Parts: sequence; C-alpha cells; structure tokens
Amino acid sequence: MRYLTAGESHGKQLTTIIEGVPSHLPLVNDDINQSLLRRQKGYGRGRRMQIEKDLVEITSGVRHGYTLGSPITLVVKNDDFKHWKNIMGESPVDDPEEVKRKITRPRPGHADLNGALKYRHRDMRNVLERSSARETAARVAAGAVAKKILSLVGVDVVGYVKEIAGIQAKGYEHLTLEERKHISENSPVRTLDDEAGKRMMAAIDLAKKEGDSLGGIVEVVAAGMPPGIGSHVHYDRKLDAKIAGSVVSINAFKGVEFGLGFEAARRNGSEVHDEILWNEEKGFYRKTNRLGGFEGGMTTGMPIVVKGVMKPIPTLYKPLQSVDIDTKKTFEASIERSDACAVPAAAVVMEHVVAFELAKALLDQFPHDYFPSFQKALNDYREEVRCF
Ligand SMILES: Cc1cc2nc3c(=O)[nH]c(=O)nc-3n(C[C@H](O)[C@H](O)[C@H](O)COP(=O)(O)O)c2cc1C
Ligand SMILES: C=C(O[C@@H]1CC(C(=O)O)=C[C@@H](OP(=O)(O)O)[C@H]1O)C(=O)O
Repeated sequence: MRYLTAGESHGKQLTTIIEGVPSHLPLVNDDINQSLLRRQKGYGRGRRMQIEKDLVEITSGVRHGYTLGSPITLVVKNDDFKHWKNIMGESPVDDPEEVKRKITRPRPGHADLNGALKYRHRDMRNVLERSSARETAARVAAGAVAKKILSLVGVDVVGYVKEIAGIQAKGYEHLTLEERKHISENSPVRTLDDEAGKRMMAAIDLAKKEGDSLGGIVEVVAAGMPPGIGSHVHYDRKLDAKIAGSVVSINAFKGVEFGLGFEAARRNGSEVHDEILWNEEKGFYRKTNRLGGFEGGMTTGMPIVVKGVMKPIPTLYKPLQSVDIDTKKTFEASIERSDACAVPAAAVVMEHVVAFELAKALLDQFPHDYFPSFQKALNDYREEVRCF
C-alpha cells in the first residue's frame, strides 16, 4: 500500500491517491470526514480554519461502500480558493496586480528560501503553496483509510498532546486507549491533563498576543499490533525506522522517540529493557513497555508508544530578520495570518501517519487482494505466535 498527495494550499483542491488497498474493505465518506474534521479543531489555529470545512469526495476505487482493489482517489476542496483564483494563476503572469503580490521575502524556518534556490523560483509563492501544512489534510485522508483497515483487525491508534511550550500533561498513564481518545477529543488543546491543558491555552494566548508561536510534543499510542511485524534483516524493513521517517516528514516535526526515547541514554540497561514473561493464555508478553513496543525493528506485541517533537510555527507576527531575494535588503518579516500553535491539530496528523505505516506493514507482511483473506491470514498468524 502506498499513497501520493497533490495540491496547493490555496489551489482548487487536495488529491490523495492510495494504491494497494485490498478489495471488499467497507469504506464510506464518513470514515474519512471524521478524521478530517478532527484535524481542523484545536486551540491556537489561525483564521484559515474558519474558512475551510474539510469534507472528502471519493472519486475512484469505491462502489456501494466497498473498495474495489483499484486506486482510491480522495478529493478535499479548498474553500479558500475562491479568494485566491487570480493569485493562483487564473490571470496572465504579466498581470500587474499579480506581479505586485510576488513573494520575495523568505520566512526563517519555512521552506521559502531553500525552495526558491532549488527550483529557481523568484516568486516564493511557488514554494510556500506546496510546503504549507495544508497538505496534511490529504495525508490524514490516507491515514483514515489505514485506520479503517486497522479497526477491522483489532488495532487502535490515538494521538494527543503531551507538551506545549514546556507545559507537560501528567498523571494519565493509567488511562485506557478508549479513555485517552475520549478525553483528548473533549480538550481544546487535545491533551489528557485538564489542569495542564488550561496552562497550555494560556501560554498560546500569550504567545499570540506577543506575535510569537509555540511548539510541543505529540504522543501516539497504538494497541493491538501482533509481535514480529517489521523485520530486523534490512535497514529499510525496520518498522520503527519507517514510523520515525513518517513522523519527521510532518511539517515542523523535528524529532521522534519510542518509549523512554532519549531518557534511555541516562539509565542502566536493567532499567530500560522489558523482561519477558509467558503464560498459556497470552503466550509471550512483557512486564513493562519501556521500549515503546519495538525491538530489532519489529513489534513486541506491546502497545507502540511514539512521540514527535514539533517546533514552533515559523510565520511570526513578531518580525524576525531576513533578506529580500530581489533587493537583497534586510527586512523584518510582516505577515497576513498564521497559526500561533498547531500542536493539537498535529496530534491528529501524527496519529494518521503512524496508522498508515502500521496498516502498510501488516499488508506488506500478509499481502492479500481480498480484505477477508488478509483478516484471516492475520488471525492465523496471531494464533500461531500465541501458541509458539
Ligand atoms: C497542522 C500544521 C499547521 C501549520 N500551520 C502553520 C502556519 O500557519 N504557519 C506556518 O508558518 N507554518 C505552519 N506549519 C508549519 C510549516 O508548515 C512548516 O514549518 C514548514 O512546512 C517548513 O517545514 P519544516 O518546519 O518541517 O522544516 C504548520 C504545521 C502543521 C503540522
Ligand atoms: C491550511 C492549513 O494550514 C495552513 C498551514 C500553513 C503552513 O505554512 O504550513 C499556513 C497557514 O495557511 P494560510 O496562510 O492559508 O492561513 C495554515 O492555515 C490546514 O492545516 O489546512
């Protein structure tokens, strides 16, 4: 299973094409819309999210509520396009109005300057339109299909905010995955600690007032993966590495940790590794889950616990120094609109990119064109390893 996305932030639409989804998977618009609408919520976002109402149109690969085995195309319209028709190219390039709106002032922290140099764009709109995290809506659409696959084979995934601006959510370790889902959905900052959540919102308000922006840490937990998914045999078959790559590919994500993560460097081995136990009913299992569900590039059967680090949003109302690519003069950036903090929205994005990697890994390991055959193969494997 693989996917591609296309579309500019202020263009007509976003398109996702997913290939390799088996036939006879039940799939309706609502399976995807729920995820898209969740991504749009979250304290700290700017005015754009009030303009958009992300709803999917499935234009191929599905009939009468079931997948066909052919490529699935998912379209999400950009409602903001109506305000950007001219700027996005419906008028001639020498239109003086458009020339006036050329973007020549790169924002530190965004893709503007590097993209301009690489593609020789003198109007950096040609870069920012695609580097915008608007694209994460298309990725969430793909992840929603993956989540549908996972839900029908007993794998559940949830993402929530662990930290914003150094304020950490605490005391939620005892919560079940179902409770984590429920509580984070009802929290404006999508966190599990109400008290910390209030302080996070106050920090976002302050950053906004000061024209600044904030980053944070997202945690994703996936329960129900059988052991032995992924492989130790090659670098490009290690599932933890694939997940790490997909997390860092999310706009503004700069780091990833599994389980204890960087804390493992500070502890002795006896305080890091998860002891192995066995009983007749479960087969092999672990006493602890300090390594976050991975050993040797393969799942251990314990929940996967992965954190992603998001840097603060680069577009700032508070000016940062930069250089105009035409005049070569120093300027202090001024902007029209931006998110002050998108960590709560990014929790939904990370949940979906992780879900995609998990569903893909299962389909890689148990390749089937017909969804019920895939389900059967996976159930047979679960039983074999339980009795091993
Ligand atoms: C959900 C989400 C919303 C974002 N919103 C903004 C925004 O409003 N303004 C901005 O400058 N960057 C925003 N970003 C971050 C930029 O897209 C990102 O920093 C940029 O693409 C450069 O990539 P890099 O930070 O990964 O190097 C957002 C990221 C995410 C995940
Ligand atoms: C559109 C989305 O996020 C956008 C991501 C983004 C960026 O630079 O990454 C910049 C902003 O776009 P605009 O300049 O149009 O307000 C965000 O709103 C979205 O998440 O759907």
